[in-house]
Amino acid sequence: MPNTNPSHLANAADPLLVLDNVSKSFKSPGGGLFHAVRSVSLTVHSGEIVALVGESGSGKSTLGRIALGLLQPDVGSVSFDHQRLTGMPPEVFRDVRTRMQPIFQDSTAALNPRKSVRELLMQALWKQPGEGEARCLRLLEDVGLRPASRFIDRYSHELSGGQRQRVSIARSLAMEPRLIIADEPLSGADVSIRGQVLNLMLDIQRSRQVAYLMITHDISIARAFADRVAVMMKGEIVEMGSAQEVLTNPQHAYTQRLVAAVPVLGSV
Ligand SMILES: Nc1ncnc2c1ncn2[C@@H]1O[C@H](COP(=O)(O)OP(=O)(O)OP(=O)(O)O)[C@@H](O)[C@H]1O
Repeated sequence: MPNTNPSHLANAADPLLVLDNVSKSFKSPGGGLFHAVRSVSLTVHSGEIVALVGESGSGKSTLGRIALGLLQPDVGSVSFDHQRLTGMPPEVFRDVRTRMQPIFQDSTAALNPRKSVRELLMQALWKQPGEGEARCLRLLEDVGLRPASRFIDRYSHELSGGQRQRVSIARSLAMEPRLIIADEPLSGADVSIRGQVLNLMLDIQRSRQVAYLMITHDISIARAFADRVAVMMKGEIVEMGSAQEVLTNPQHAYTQRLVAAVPVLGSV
Protein backbone atom coordinates (compact mmCIF):
# COMPACT_ATOMS: atom_id res chain seq x y z
CA MET A 1 0.00 0.00 0.00
CA PRO A 2 1.65 3.29 -1.01
CA ASN A 3 1.82 6.10 1.49
CA THR A 4 -0.63 8.72 0.28
CA ASN A 5 -0.57 10.73 3.41
CA PRO A 6 1.08 14.14 3.11
CA SER A 7 -1.17 15.73 5.76
CA HIS A 8 1.67 16.07 8.25
CA LEU A 9 3.35 18.71 6.13
CA ALA A 10 1.20 21.48 7.61
CA ASN A 11 2.84 20.93 11.01
CA ALA A 12 6.17 19.62 9.92
CA ALA A 13 8.03 22.60 11.32
CA ASP A 14 6.80 21.98 14.87
CA PRO A 15 9.09 19.58 16.76
CA LEU A 16 7.06 17.44 19.16
CA LEU A 17 9.46 14.75 20.40
CA VAL A 18 13.13 15.61 20.39
CA LEU A 19 15.75 13.04 21.36
CA ASP A 20 19.05 14.84 21.62
CA ASN A 21 22.29 12.89 21.57
CA VAL A 22 20.85 10.04 23.65
CA SER A 23 22.99 7.07 24.77
CA LYS A 24 22.17 4.04 26.89
CA SER A 25 24.34 1.14 28.02
CA PHE A 26 23.48 -2.02 29.90
CA LYS A 27 25.73 -4.22 31.98
CA SER A 28 26.57 -7.26 29.92
CA PRO A 29 26.74 -10.71 31.56
CA GLY A 30 30.55 -10.66 31.20
CA GLY A 31 30.67 -7.57 33.43
CA GLY A 32 31.40 -5.02 30.70
CA LEU A 33 29.03 -2.51 29.16
CA PHE A 34 26.81 -3.13 26.18
CA HIS A 35 26.04 0.06 24.25
CA ALA A 36 22.42 -0.42 23.19
CA VAL A 37 21.90 3.18 22.01
CA ARG A 38 24.75 5.42 20.92
CA SER A 39 24.46 9.18 20.52
CA VAL A 40 21.06 9.14 18.82
CA SER A 41 19.32 12.36 17.83
CA LEU A 42 15.84 12.09 16.39
CA THR A 43 12.88 14.46 16.05
CA VAL A 44 9.22 13.63 15.45
CA HIS A 45 7.19 16.66 14.36
CA SER A 46 3.53 17.32 15.11
CA GLY A 47 1.29 15.08 13.02
CA GLU A 48 4.25 13.27 11.47
CA ILE A 49 4.80 9.53 11.15
CA VAL A 50 8.38 8.46 11.68
CA ALA A 51 9.30 4.81 11.30
CA LEU A 52 12.29 3.58 13.27
CA VAL A 53 13.49 0.47 11.47
CA GLY A 54 16.33 -1.96 12.02
CA GLU A 55 17.08 -5.57 12.75
CA SER A 56 16.34 -7.26 16.04
CA GLY A 57 18.69 -6.05 18.74
CA SER A 58 19.58 -2.78 16.99
CA GLY A 59 18.26 -0.72 19.94
CA LYS A 60 14.87 0.42 18.63
CA SER A 61 12.80 -0.60 21.66
CA THR A 62 15.40 0.80 24.04
CA LEU A 63 15.13 4.14 22.26
CA GLY A 64 11.30 3.95 22.40
CA ARG A 65 11.43 3.24 26.13
CA ILE A 66 13.76 6.20 26.64
CA ALA A 67 11.34 8.44 24.72
CA LEU A 68 8.47 7.24 26.94
CA GLY A 69 10.46 7.88 30.10
CA LEU A 70 10.44 4.16 30.99
CA LEU A 71 14.23 4.21 30.86
CA GLN A 72 16.57 7.07 31.67
CA PRO A 73 19.33 7.80 29.15
CA ASP A 74 22.92 7.76 30.43
CA VAL A 75 23.64 10.80 28.31
CA GLY A 76 21.48 13.19 26.32
CA SER A 77 17.97 14.50 26.76
CA VAL A 78 14.37 13.96 25.74
CA SER A 79 11.99 16.86 25.13
CA PHE A 80 8.31 16.69 24.38
CA ASP A 81 6.20 19.60 23.24
CA HIS A 82 9.04 22.02 24.02
CA GLN A 83 9.44 20.72 27.59
CA ARG A 84 12.56 18.89 28.69
CA LEU A 85 11.44 15.55 30.18
CA THR A 86 14.86 14.40 31.32
CA GLY A 87 15.19 15.35 34.97
CA MET A 88 11.59 16.61 35.21
CA PRO A 89 9.89 16.08 38.61
CA PRO A 90 7.73 12.90 38.47
CA GLU A 91 4.42 14.65 39.15
CA VAL A 92 4.94 17.08 36.23
CA PHE A 93 6.26 14.26 34.06
CA ARG A 94 3.14 12.15 34.63
CA ASP A 95 0.99 14.96 33.37
CA VAL A 96 3.05 15.66 30.23
CA ARG A 97 3.36 11.95 29.57
CA THR A 98 -0.41 11.49 29.12
CA ARG A 99 0.00 13.24 25.75
CA MET A 100 2.54 10.63 24.66
CA GLN A 101 1.00 7.16 24.64
CA PRO A 102 2.50 3.76 23.92
CA ILE A 103 0.99 0.92 21.94
CA PHE A 104 2.85 -2.34 22.36
CA GLN A 105 2.94 -5.54 20.39
CA ASP A 106 1.40 -7.67 23.08
CA SER A 107 -2.03 -6.21 23.78
CA THR A 108 -2.84 -9.21 26.00
CA ALA A 109 -0.17 -8.17 28.46
CA ALA A 110 -1.05 -4.48 28.10
CA LEU A 111 -4.66 -4.93 29.26
CA ASN A 112 -5.41 -5.86 32.86
CA PRO A 113 -7.36 -9.15 32.60
CA ARG A 114 -9.41 -8.33 35.73
CA LYS A 115 -10.87 -5.15 34.27
CA SER A 116 -13.67 -4.87 31.76
CA VAL A 117 -13.31 -2.71 28.67
CA ARG A 118 -15.48 -0.10 30.42
CA GLU A 119 -13.19 -0.04 33.46
CA LEU A 120 -10.05 0.11 31.32
CA LEU A 121 -11.39 3.11 29.42
CA MET A 122 -12.81 4.85 32.50
CA GLN A 123 -9.40 4.54 34.14
CA ALA A 124 -7.88 6.28 31.13
CA LEU A 125 -10.46 9.06 31.30
CA TRP A 126 -9.55 10.07 34.87
CA LYS A 127 -8.34 13.46 33.71
CA GLN A 128 -11.74 14.28 32.28
CA PRO A 129 -14.23 13.95 35.14
CA GLY A 130 -17.80 13.77 34.01
CA GLU A 131 -16.80 12.05 30.79
CA GLY A 132 -18.22 8.60 31.24
CA GLU A 133 -20.19 5.95 29.50
CA ALA A 134 -20.95 8.01 26.38
CA ARG A 135 -17.28 8.83 25.84
CA CYS A 136 -16.28 5.16 26.28
CA LEU A 137 -18.86 4.13 23.70
CA ARG A 138 -17.64 6.81 21.30
CA LEU A 139 -14.03 5.71 21.69
CA LEU A 140 -14.95 2.10 20.95
CA GLU A 141 -16.87 3.19 17.85
CA ASP A 142 -13.88 5.29 16.79
CA VAL A 143 -11.62 2.25 16.81
CA GLY A 144 -14.15 0.20 14.85
CA LEU A 145 -15.64 -1.86 17.70
CA ARG A 146 -19.27 -1.52 16.62
CA PRO A 147 -21.79 -1.62 18.09
CA ALA A 148 -19.79 -0.48 21.09
CA SER A 149 -22.44 -1.76 23.51
CA ARG A 150 -21.44 -5.30 22.50
CA PHE A 151 -17.86 -4.80 23.64
CA ILE A 152 -17.98 -2.47 26.60
CA ASP A 153 -18.63 -5.13 29.26
CA ARG A 154 -16.19 -7.70 27.95
CA TYR A 155 -12.91 -8.72 29.53
CA SER A 156 -9.75 -9.03 27.49
CA HIS A 157 -9.98 -12.85 27.25
CA GLU A 158 -13.38 -12.39 25.58
CA LEU A 159 -11.82 -10.40 22.72
CA SER A 160 -9.87 -11.50 19.65
CA GLY A 161 -6.27 -10.33 19.22
CA GLY A 162 -7.34 -7.59 16.80
CA GLN A 163 -10.14 -6.44 19.11
CA ARG A 164 -7.73 -6.32 22.04
CA GLN A 165 -5.34 -4.18 20.02
CA ARG A 166 -8.26 -1.85 19.18
CA VAL A 167 -9.16 -1.57 22.87
CA SER A 168 -5.58 -0.66 23.72
CA ILE A 169 -5.64 1.96 20.95
CA ALA A 170 -8.97 3.30 22.32
CA ARG A 171 -7.43 3.52 25.77
CA SER A 172 -4.49 5.49 24.38
CA LEU A 173 -6.87 7.80 22.51
CA ALA A 174 -8.79 8.47 25.72
CA MET A 175 -5.76 10.46 26.87
CA GLU A 176 -5.95 12.60 23.73
CA PRO A 177 -2.32 11.99 22.87
CA ARG A 178 -0.31 14.12 20.49
CA LEU A 179 2.19 11.31 19.95
CA ILE A 180 1.79 7.54 19.89
CA ILE A 181 4.90 5.44 20.26
CA ALA A 182 3.99 2.12 18.71
CA ASP A 183 6.48 -0.70 19.29
CA GLU A 184 5.85 -3.48 16.75
CA PRO A 185 2.08 -3.10 17.22
CA LEU A 186 1.32 -5.39 14.30
CA SER A 187 3.79 -8.20 14.71
CA GLY A 188 1.60 -10.46 16.81
CA ALA A 189 -1.38 -10.16 14.48
CA ASP A 190 -2.28 -12.13 11.39
CA VAL A 191 -2.20 -10.49 7.98
CA SER A 192 -5.84 -9.35 7.78
CA ILE A 193 -5.73 -7.82 11.25
CA ARG A 194 -2.44 -6.10 10.47
CA GLY A 195 -4.06 -4.29 7.54
CA GLN A 196 -7.07 -3.27 9.63
CA VAL A 197 -5.05 -1.99 12.56
CA LEU A 198 -2.65 -0.15 10.25
CA ASN A 199 -5.59 1.53 8.51
CA LEU A 200 -7.07 2.44 11.87
CA MET A 201 -3.77 4.02 12.93
CA LEU A 202 -3.64 6.03 9.69
CA ASP A 203 -7.26 7.17 10.17
CA ILE A 204 -6.37 8.35 13.66
CA GLN A 205 -3.36 10.23 12.35
CA ARG A 206 -5.49 11.98 9.76
CA SER A 207 -8.52 12.76 11.90
CA ARG A 208 -6.70 13.74 15.10
CA GLN A 209 -3.34 14.91 13.80
CA VAL A 210 -1.59 12.44 16.09
CA ALA A 211 2.11 11.89 15.41
CA TYR A 212 3.62 8.40 15.50
CA LEU A 213 6.99 6.98 16.25
CA MET A 214 6.51 3.58 14.71
CA ILE A 215 9.10 1.05 15.82
CA THR A 216 9.31 -1.87 13.45
CA HIS A 217 11.70 -4.34 11.90
CA ASP A 218 9.32 -4.51 8.93
CA ILE A 219 10.29 -2.25 6.03
CA SER A 220 6.94 -2.85 4.32
CA ILE A 221 5.17 -1.15 7.25
CA ALA A 222 7.51 1.81 6.99
CA ARG A 223 6.81 1.97 3.27
CA ALA A 224 3.04 1.94 3.77
CA PHE A 225 2.91 4.20 6.76
CA ALA A 226 5.80 6.57 7.27
CA ASP A 227 6.59 10.10 6.21
CA ARG A 228 10.18 9.73 7.35
CA VAL A 229 12.32 6.72 8.13
CA ALA A 230 15.23 6.39 10.54
CA VAL A 231 17.38 3.30 10.19
CA MET A 232 19.04 1.93 13.30
CA MET A 233 22.02 -0.42 13.36
CA LYS A 234 23.96 -1.48 16.45
CA GLY A 235 22.55 1.37 18.52
CA GLU A 236 23.16 4.12 15.96
CA ILE A 237 21.00 5.82 13.39
CA VAL A 238 22.87 5.20 10.17
CA GLU A 239 20.40 6.77 7.75
CA MET A 240 17.43 9.08 8.02
CA GLY A 241 15.27 10.86 5.46
CA SER A 242 11.90 10.91 3.77
CA ALA A 243 10.39 7.45 3.38
CA GLN A 244 10.53 7.94 -0.36
CA GLU A 245 14.26 8.78 -0.32
CA VAL A 246 15.37 6.13 2.13
CA LEU A 247 13.29 3.27 0.77
CA THR A 248 13.76 3.89 -2.94
CA ASN A 249 17.34 5.12 -2.89
CA PRO A 250 19.00 3.84 0.28
CA GLN A 251 22.53 5.13 0.76
CA HIS A 252 23.83 2.97 3.59
CA ALA A 253 24.76 -0.64 2.81
CA TYR A 254 22.73 -1.83 5.81
CA THR A 255 19.59 -0.03 4.57
CA GLN A 256 20.20 -1.41 1.10
CA ARG A 257 20.21 -4.92 2.57
CA LEU A 258 17.02 -4.31 4.59
CA VAL A 259 15.22 -2.83 1.56
CA ALA A 260 16.42 -5.56 -0.80
CA ALA A 261 15.00 -8.21 1.51
CA VAL A 262 11.42 -6.93 1.06
CA PRO A 263 9.51 -7.00 -2.23
CA VAL A 264 8.29 -3.53 -3.28
CA LEU A 265 4.66 -4.60 -3.51
CA GLY A 266 4.79 -6.55 -0.24
CA SER A 267 1.50 -6.35 1.61
CA VAL A 268 1.26 -5.51 5.26
N1 LIG B 1 17.37 -4.15 30.38
C1 LIG B 1 18.34 -4.62 29.59
N2 LIG B 1 19.46 -5.17 30.13
C2 LIG B 1 20.46 -5.63 29.35
N3 LIG B 1 20.45 -5.58 28.00
C3 LIG B 1 19.37 -5.05 27.41
C4 LIG B 1 18.26 -4.56 28.17
N4 LIG B 1 17.34 -4.07 27.30
C5 LIG B 1 17.84 -4.28 26.06
N5 LIG B 1 19.06 -4.85 26.12
C6 LIG B 1 19.92 -5.20 24.99
O1 LIG B 1 20.05 -4.07 24.16
C7 LIG B 1 20.03 -4.44 22.79
C8 LIG B 1 18.96 -3.67 22.06
O2 LIG B 1 17.70 -4.18 22.46
P1 LIG B 1 16.34 -3.58 21.91
O3 LIG B 1 15.22 -4.35 22.51
O4 LIG B 1 16.35 -2.12 22.10
O5 LIG B 1 16.48 -3.89 20.35
P2 LIG B 1 15.37 -3.90 19.24
O6 LIG B 1 16.01 -3.30 18.03
O7 LIG B 1 14.13 -3.28 19.73
O8 LIG B 1 15.16 -5.45 19.02
P3 LIG B 1 13.78 -6.27 18.82
O9 LIG B 1 13.28 -5.84 17.47
O10 LIG B 1 14.23 -7.69 18.86
O11 LIG B 1 12.87 -5.89 19.95
C9 LIG B 1 19.83 -5.96 22.75
O12 LIG B 1 21.07 -6.57 22.52
C10 LIG B 1 19.28 -6.28 24.12
O13 LIG B 1 19.66 -7.57 24.51
